[in-house]
Amino acid sequence: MTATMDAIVASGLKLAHGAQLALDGVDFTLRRGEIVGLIGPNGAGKSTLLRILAGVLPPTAGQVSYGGRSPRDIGRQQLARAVAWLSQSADSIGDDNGAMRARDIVALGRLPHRRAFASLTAADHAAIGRAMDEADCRQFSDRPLNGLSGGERVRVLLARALAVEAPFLLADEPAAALDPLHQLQVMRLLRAKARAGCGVLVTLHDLALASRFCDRLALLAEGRKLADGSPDAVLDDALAARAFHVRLAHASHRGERYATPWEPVNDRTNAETEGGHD
Ligand SMILES: Nc1ncnc2c1ncn2[C@@H]1O[C@H](COP(=O)(O)OP(=O)(O)OP(=O)(O)O)[C@@H](O)[C@H]1O
Repeated sequence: MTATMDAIVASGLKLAHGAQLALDGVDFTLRRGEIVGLIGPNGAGKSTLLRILAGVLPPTAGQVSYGGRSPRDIGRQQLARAVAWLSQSADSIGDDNGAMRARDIVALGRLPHRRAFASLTAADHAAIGRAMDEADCRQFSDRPLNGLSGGERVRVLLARALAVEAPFLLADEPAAALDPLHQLQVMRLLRAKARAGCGVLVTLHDLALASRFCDRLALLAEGRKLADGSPDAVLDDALAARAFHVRLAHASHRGERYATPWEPVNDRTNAETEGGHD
């Protein structure tokens, strides 16, 4: 059934926390085969949007459809098979699960494929092994999650999301706690997943990773979508100043373009560097 699920389409999403709107009328589409970077300042609504698309947070208003079907039509288990979600916080697994071995955490990614109380099949074991290799965390198999470093834990939780082998993967800041090598490995892996037909949505604060690895960027600020398009179009000077209050430096290396924050928009002390980098 998920093979026909070509896109997640959200329209008019609102999410209210009391009087405050975390999302205020957001339309968004994620298609299979693309990697989209969700960017925006702290509190913009990125995690909120991911949670709604993952089906773990119902919107206050608006709809999400999966291949044209509502979450109610699809059902909880099929939705969990179709959309894998990597939460921003390792705390989301709860204190009890923190004592579980890394391999058992990754095995949780196979739950949507299993009948209640059924044991893991050979296919489940193969998917778990593949996911742990892809996230480079097989070496932590027998260690409890709460005995791993922050970055190591993220790799285990990424493996849990990969083990679902879902047609859509939503990853909330998977690179934030990682060292440079693992940042590159994770971004290359996510791009490879997209090239293999997965729809990948990834929130990122690192604009260099976002601009280099994503096909498209969606920029949120104060619960609204300010822009949605190619990295070059979204990371333009006016939008970066409006959303992030920074000026960007744009560069390219070996034919790949990227942008990086350079200075606050009101920082006069670095005025001489403006436009001097490329
Ligand atoms: N449980 C909650 N109760 C009240 N407000 C909340 C709650 N969760 C989130 N918010 C608010 O909703 C807004 C959006 O939060 P969200 O976590 O989606 O932002 P974000 O873009 O992911 O931020 P960051 O980059 O800091 O992770 C913020 O203003 C936040 O303070």
